[in-house]
Amino acid sequence: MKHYKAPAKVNIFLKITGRRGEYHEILSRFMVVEQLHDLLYFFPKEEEGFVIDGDFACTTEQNTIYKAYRALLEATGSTELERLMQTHGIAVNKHIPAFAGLGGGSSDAATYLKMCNEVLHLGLDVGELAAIGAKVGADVPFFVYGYPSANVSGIGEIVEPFDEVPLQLETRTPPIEISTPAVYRRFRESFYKELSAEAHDYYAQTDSKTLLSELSADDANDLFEPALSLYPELKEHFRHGWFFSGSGSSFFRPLPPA
Ligand SMILES: C[C@](O)(CO)[C@H](O)COP(=O)(O)OP(=O)(O)OC[C@H]1O[C@@H](n2ccc(N)nc2=O)[C@H](O)[C@@H]1O
Ligand SMILES: Nc1ncnc2c1ncn2[C@@H]1O[C@H](COP(=O)(O)OP(=O)(O)OP(=O)(O)O)[C@@H](O)[C@H]1O
Repeated sequence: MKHYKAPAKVNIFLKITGRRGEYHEILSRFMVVEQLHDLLYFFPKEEEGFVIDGDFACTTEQNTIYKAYRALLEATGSTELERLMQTHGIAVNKHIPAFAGLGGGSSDAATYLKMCNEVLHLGLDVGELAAIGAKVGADVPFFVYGYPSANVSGIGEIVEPFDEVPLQLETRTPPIEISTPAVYRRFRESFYKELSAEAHDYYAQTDSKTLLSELSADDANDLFEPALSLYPELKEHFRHGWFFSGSGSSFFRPLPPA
């Protein structure tokens, strides 16, 4: 069976621009980390029920792939989809660390949606798939569109390609499991600020290589300080010249040109 890559991402920068109920509106540059990816494929099975075969720290019902299945079924009512998942399981070779700020679960969910759309000829366009993915998680639309680099805004549902050669990136993931909701909550309680209109264009229009040469890790990611205040042990893992991805725990830096 065909294997599908679910790449990781980093947030070159992540700035808060407002609030939307319990969520926060953001302006963030997402960049794919091609060399770090999960591998997904369908496999025939006899056993009943929705089967996900992979190394996960959660139940099937909590898995973003299962949530993507439910959202796709609700959106299409496809009996072919139901039949596919009765006769086949989904295998995931996990390589993206979880709780790492690298979008592991979101990328798996997006890849699963694209696999079903292709295998079942559902005929959904990328915008329709991204809207279904947005129901699973804020990072899913970026992975559905598949741009190597993009400016992501709204709460993650607005994805605009950014025209640049993606950087070769090195990632490092300290063994600290970070709760994304907790970091956003701490930001809101103790570190709240909004990106100014004049700074908005600098971030949105400057290429990633230049931004990383001009910004500190704190300036680049509004969630870094709240994450440090919640998980002080992170500080031991920070090195000058590295940047913080998403809500963590991963750091990344651009590799020098070969
Ligand atoms: C930190 C990032 O990963 C950066 O890419 C995303 O903003 C979060 O994406 P995610 O992990 O897919 O987030 P979700 O699973 O959708 O939401 C987890 C929790 O994070 C908080 N959350 C998430 C996204 C957002 N724009 N504002 C938020 O406040 C909410 O408390 C939400 O309940
Ligand atoms: N397919 C999946 N892959 C990894 N984690 C998953 C998956 N489905 C559900 N989870 C659960 O989601 C949580 C971590 O999700 P994920 O790996 O996307 O977080 P993350 O690395 O912090 O990504 P993000 O960049 O979105 O913050 C854990 O509780 C994990 O058990």
